[in-house]
Amino acid sequence: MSKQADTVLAGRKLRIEVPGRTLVDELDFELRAGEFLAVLGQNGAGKSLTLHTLAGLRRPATGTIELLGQPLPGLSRQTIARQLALLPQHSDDAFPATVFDTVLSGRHPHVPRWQWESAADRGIASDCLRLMDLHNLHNRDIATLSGGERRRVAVAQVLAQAPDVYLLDEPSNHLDPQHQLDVLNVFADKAACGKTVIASLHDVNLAARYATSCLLLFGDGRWELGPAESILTAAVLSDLYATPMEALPWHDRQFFVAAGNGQRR
Ligand SMILES: Nc1ncnc2c1ncn2[C@@H]1O[C@H](COP(=O)(O)OP(=O)(O)OP(=O)(O)O)[C@@H](O)[C@H]1O
Repeated sequence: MSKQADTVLAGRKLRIEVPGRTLVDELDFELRAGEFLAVLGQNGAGKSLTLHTLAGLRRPATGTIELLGQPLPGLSRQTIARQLALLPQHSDDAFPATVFDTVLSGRHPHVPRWQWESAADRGIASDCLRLMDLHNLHNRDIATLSGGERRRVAVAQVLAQAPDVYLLDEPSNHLDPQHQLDVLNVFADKAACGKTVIASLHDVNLAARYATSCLLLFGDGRWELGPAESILTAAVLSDLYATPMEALPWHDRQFFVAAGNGQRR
């Protein structure tokens, strides 16, 4: 198989802008099956806009994106939704719905037009509920959930979509330590099974633990991309977050802490 065919998601010379500011300039990357890319950067560095751009929800100022070898703008929304899922940073609930129906809606890209979800679709949704420790909340109205429960419903919905590429905007938002590990373990398993995972994370230690590679966004157009074990250093992270970061030995790896007194550099 050619190198090109192995690439699941690629960005070429991508520039991501908002009025008056270039957030990401000339971004080039190729991601293959089995990779788990963490996107790191300060608040406002452009992590969410980068994920939305890769999902085709926003056009890059320049550059191209290819999903499974096809230019993204040439693909229908349904084709994209079968191959790529976006977990947004927040879930807006415009209408009342149960936990189960919300997770089941993740199957919509796979349901033929004018048909209802099949027994197989309902079984997949039930499995995803169980995976996210939500089986006891099956019939609950999503409006009554806690922040962490609602987050796990959103994760279960994305899992039910069963794409090749998962774009996750701060998947550990609202979650207690156990559920953070549960969620990241599930996506690490997805990567191990040949899916591709891209996750923006604020916890650099979760990135160090789970990511195979990291994309660092500096918010002024600059970016760095490389293997997690070599790119995550105290010096690079101090520059990225504009605050002193220190590395402490922890088991067989390093643990990073913000070591400053809160004053800006
Ligand atoms: N439509 C817009 N007009 C002007 N600026 C915008 C617009 N949309 C987003 N921005 C700005 O672009 C920057 C990047 O936003 P983005 O949501 O990608 O940041 P982020 O890295 O995900 O931040 P956080 O860690 O806070 O979630 C922010 O400074 C934001 O205010």
